[in-house]
Amino acid sequence: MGYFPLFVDLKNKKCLIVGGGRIAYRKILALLDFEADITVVAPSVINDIAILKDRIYIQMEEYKEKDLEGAFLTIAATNNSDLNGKIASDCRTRNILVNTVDEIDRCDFLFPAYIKKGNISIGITTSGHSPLMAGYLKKEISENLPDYYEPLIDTLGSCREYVKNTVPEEDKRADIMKELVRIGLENKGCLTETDVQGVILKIVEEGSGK
Ligand SMILES: C[C@@]1(CC(=O)O)C2=NC(=C\c3[nH]c(c(CCC(=O)O)c3CC(=O)O)Cc3[nH]c(c(CC(=O)O)c3CCC(=O)O)/C=C3\N/C(=C\2)[C@@H](CCC(=O)O)[C@]3(C)CC(=O)O)/[C@H]1CCC(=O)O
Ligand SMILES: NC(=O)c1ccc[n+]([C@@H]2O[C@H](COP(=O)([O-])OP(=O)(O)OC[C@H]3O[C@@H](n4cnc5c(N)ncnc54)[C@H](O)[C@@H]3O)[C@@H](O)[C@H]2O)c1
Repeated sequence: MGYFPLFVDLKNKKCLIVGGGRIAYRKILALLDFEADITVVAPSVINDIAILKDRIYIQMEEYKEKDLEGAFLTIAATNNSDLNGKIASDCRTRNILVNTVDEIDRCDFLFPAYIKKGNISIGITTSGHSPLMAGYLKKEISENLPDYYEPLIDTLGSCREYVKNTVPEEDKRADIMKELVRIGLENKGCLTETDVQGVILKIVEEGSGK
């Protein structure tokens, strides 16, 4: 089996983290990167978590089933395996997605090693076989990702909006975008207004037999 890389919008969605140790902290940092609304429940938290108090809710209490109310997803990140198991089954009863940090069989989803550069998100998993290799792959991919990809993707996003609004035929829009990506890559990220207008004109006219 493998894990499907679903890209989820976490902005302002309640993510509950039970446990306040080093592993919970790593998960919090990842979720903060994607603007989640984070609640931590634990009788004690490490200082790195405590200093995030202006950005996350911290409930200094033991876990209760009631804490799951309104959660979009939950992470069972305590050092008590039985408790993590109970949190996972409480979530399953309530149809809440759960990640359990000490038992892959009790995870609905895994945390990836990820690269986030502007609108680019790359997630890597080894399906639990070697988290260290996932981190190694992340480093390798990141080092080989040209810096101009990020701004080029932003430019292509604006061009795409423009093309969607001005060219009615879907097949032509796809041909135009293909050509813009080709030029953008060839020119190492540089794509001018003249390039865009030139490509649109050429492809629209080709189809009309001019
Ligand atoms: C990717 C990353 C994301 C993150 O944590 O945010 C992540 N683990 C990372 C690091 C890491 N984790 C561990 C080590 C020590 C070395 C080692 O064990 O290899 C290191 C290395 C380090 O700390 O540097 C130990 C470990 N991990 C898990 C268990 C429990 C178990 O296996 O049962 C144990 C205790 C094992 C034991 O008891 O010995 C379980 C999981 N860890 C996952 C994710 C999920 C599968 C991901 C995948 O394989 O694709 C999964 C299944 C669940 C989950 O946590 O979502 C992050 C790298 C981020 C980066 O580099 O960017
Ligand atoms: N998934 C991973 O990447 C990964 C990596 C290494 C270790 N682990 C696993 O993660 C577990 C947690 O590691 P850690 O270093 O963060 O542990 P830790 O001991 O530093 O922290 C445990 C936290 O759980 C909290 N806790 C205990 N009982 C609780 C309760 N009843 N309700 C709420 N919170 C409670 C504690 O207050 C503490 O904040 C380890 O036991 C290990 O099995 C996972």
